Amino acid sequence: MPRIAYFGPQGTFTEQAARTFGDADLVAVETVPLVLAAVRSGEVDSGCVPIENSVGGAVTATMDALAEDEPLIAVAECVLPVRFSILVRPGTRAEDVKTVASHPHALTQVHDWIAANLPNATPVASTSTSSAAVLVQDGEFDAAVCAPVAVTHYSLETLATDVADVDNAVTRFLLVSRPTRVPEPTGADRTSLAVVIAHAEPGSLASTLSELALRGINLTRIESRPLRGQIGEYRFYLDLDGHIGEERVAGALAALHRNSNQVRFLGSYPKADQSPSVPSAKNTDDDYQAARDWVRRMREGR
Ligand SMILES: O=C(O)C(=O)C[C@]1(C(=O)O)C=C[C@@H](O)C=C1
Repeated sequence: MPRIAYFGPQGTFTEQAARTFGDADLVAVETVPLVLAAVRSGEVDSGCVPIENSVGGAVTATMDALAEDEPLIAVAECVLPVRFSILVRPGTRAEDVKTVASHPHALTQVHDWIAANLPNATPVASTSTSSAAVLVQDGEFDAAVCAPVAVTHYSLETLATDVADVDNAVTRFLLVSRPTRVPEPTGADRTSLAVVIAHAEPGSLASTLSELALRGINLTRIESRPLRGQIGEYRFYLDLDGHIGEERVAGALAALHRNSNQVRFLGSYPKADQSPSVPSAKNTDDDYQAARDWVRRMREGR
């Protein structure tokens, strides 16, 4: 059975995401960088980590850890709806709650609910939703904002459930592995990249994006993170509709490799929503093949 490390401890949303990737031995790991370290060292076959939330945005710990050290690639993704339970030690009433702990993304998603329902509580950041449950169990904080399933793992009770400021909030998770043959194109794929471009060169981001636009490739996400050196130096994370096995995507990646300071391929994998990645007119593999055949005929004088 494959071994999958996930951002734990037991009962996180990330554990629920890991369970969607099929039968596996699941290994709870304390932080996102440590999940990725376990994959890089070969201790596990793959790792499940959150990448973005529809309310709180990018999970920066994941983005930074994917761009550093030995390369890893995403081989699958999963999108889960996010609604929370508030867990407390048995007998705690809402008015007793002075501190409420959780992952910063979870706190962002229940900010208004806490203000309205736990008026005496100060929010406190923890490494994950379930690590907050552990801290409440240990008596360090009064309440934890958790995945509903967390109550089955800890000696706590549910003070409130189905808590969310924003209906339909979702988190996207990635299953990452050491570089391996990418999954075959399915016709509904996403490709992820991290690109470092010339910071001082006017138009360098525009020309990077032009390589995609020229080939009719839809950009589905762009984020930047500082390179941790000078102010003004960033790494750009791009998600594209399409698969490295398609001519248009392979052509764009090759152009970025020529023109950027650094490109890290972060995987081509099936999209969770299975929405088709349809090449625009004149950008199918057949169009590229026909164009190459024409160039060959011209070279050969045929
Ligand atoms: O702490 C967890 O339970 C996680 O899986 C992390 C995470 C996140 O990073 O966004 C996942 C989903 C929720 O939005 C809150 C926290």
